[in-house]
Amino acid sequence: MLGSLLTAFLGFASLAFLHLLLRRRRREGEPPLIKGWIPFLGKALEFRKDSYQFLQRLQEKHGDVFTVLIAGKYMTFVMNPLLYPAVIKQGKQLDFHEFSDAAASTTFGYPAVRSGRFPGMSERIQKLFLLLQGPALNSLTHRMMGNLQRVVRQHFLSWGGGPECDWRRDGLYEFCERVMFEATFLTLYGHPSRANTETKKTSEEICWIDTLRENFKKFDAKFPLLIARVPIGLLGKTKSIREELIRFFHPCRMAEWSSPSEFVQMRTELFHQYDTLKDLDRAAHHFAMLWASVGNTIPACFWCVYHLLSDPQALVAVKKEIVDVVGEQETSICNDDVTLTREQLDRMIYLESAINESLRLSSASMNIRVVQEDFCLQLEPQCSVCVRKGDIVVLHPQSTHLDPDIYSNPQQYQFDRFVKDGKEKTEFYKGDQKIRYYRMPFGSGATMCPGRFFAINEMKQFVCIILLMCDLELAGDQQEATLDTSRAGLGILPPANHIAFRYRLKQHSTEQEAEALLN
Ligand code: HEM
Repeated sequence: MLGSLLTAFLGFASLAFLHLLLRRRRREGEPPLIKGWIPFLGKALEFRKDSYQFLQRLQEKHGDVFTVLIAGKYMTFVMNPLLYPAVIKQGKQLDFHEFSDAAASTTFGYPAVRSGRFPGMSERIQKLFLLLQGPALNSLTHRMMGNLQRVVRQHFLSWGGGPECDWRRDGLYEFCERVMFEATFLTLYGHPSRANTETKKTSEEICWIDTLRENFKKFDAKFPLLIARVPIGLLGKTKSIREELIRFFHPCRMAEWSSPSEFVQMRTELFHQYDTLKDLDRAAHHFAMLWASVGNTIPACFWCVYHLLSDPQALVAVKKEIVDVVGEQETSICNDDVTLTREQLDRMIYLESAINESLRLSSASMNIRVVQEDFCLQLEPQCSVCVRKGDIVVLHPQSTHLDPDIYSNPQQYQFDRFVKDGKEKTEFYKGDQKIRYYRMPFGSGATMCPGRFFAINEMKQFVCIILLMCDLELAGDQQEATLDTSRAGLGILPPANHIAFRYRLKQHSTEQEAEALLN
């Protein structure tokens, strides 16, 4: 007991000392530097607990731009969306990849792409992101549609075939996680053959996807600490779990997988062209992409469905839109696959608005940019702030998403907030000034999430499939879902509490359909 108190004291004392060492004199033109009574540790803990509230308080006290020394880094926060364009257009001096490359390589365990050992690789990786968009998205959408239906059907089968129209109970998050994890994996990486996906040879068949998902969840639980550069060796079994996840994507195994997406095929070919990458480094890149593709989409699907099920008016409107687009005759999807084209998905304006509204309420990502040289950032004609090389400039979209000047009743879910006159609403104002960046769950500028179109399509497809196939209800007598703010800064926040729901095959399914499904 005494020992741990002493360790805690020494730890705190050394952090406070480090903070004093790092503190620097303010120069002319630099934003106010926030100092506190317990400067380093106190601020870092407060920030981690609820960064939104913490930053709101600082904004009220110090204005729209201020600098905080967090975890040894000077971070300048720009809190007013009217100032965002001035930051976003400085893509060269305020760089995303210096931060993302360093953070991703330590988190996922591959050598930094921009370390000089892989000439041209960073640019070529960026180019391949185009295979998540444009014409390539048609094929991804088609594959995802088939996989979603297969996975949901399989899900019904896995219950052991009780009466087909019985209600089944589950956690809503767990349901979204199981379906989206598997369907997204199959869509991007293809089908691993059975022989090389069983982790151990046992008499019972081990379901590779369950093992992969369980390991992924354990790794993801430590993700905030890894991104904060806590050494993986201090995080219990995380290192061996990460090794197992990486080994899953070993090139020898992946060579056996059938029909990977063009995106994954081209990445595999690209990594092969670099001898300086070891096989396990290549595998770690594939694992990182798995995280990018499901880490945010799963919680986003949860919030979208949760809000729809909590709001009867929204549910009716969205269901009606889906049936109008898909066509009544095609809603019996237990037998045949429904095809939904990109063009049809684009017509679902209310569903898109409902998704965007869920993202507005649950997104807590920060846009982090590393300053490449000392310079003064011109924010407004009369206002510039000076920053130094190596500092970080941060945009905080959550403050915009919850700003009552932009969104009336910002904490309230309003499924049609982004619809006007039957079209997507794109005009939002702060006071009397129109704002360009009013919704930023996918980041900003040239480095905006390259998977955003795929992600929105996936979410639409997920909602369409489950609403067409199932009746769903939230369990009564439970607390409303709240956000788990401990992951603030990293993307879409998961729920903090368990949410129970029940579902069954749609009642209007004919007996033959149910039979076909279960046979
Ligand atoms: C709701 C789902 C998603 C959200 C909210 C989301 C959000 C983000 C954000 C905020 C960034 C950082 C951008 C910046 O700071 O400017 C990002 C980057 C990225 N996202 Fe997503 N994302 C989602 C889904 C996806 C999917 C489905 C994929 C791939 C299939 C993907 C692949 C990536 C990649 C590869 C990057 C790094 C880009 C780079 O290095 O330039 N994301 N995402």
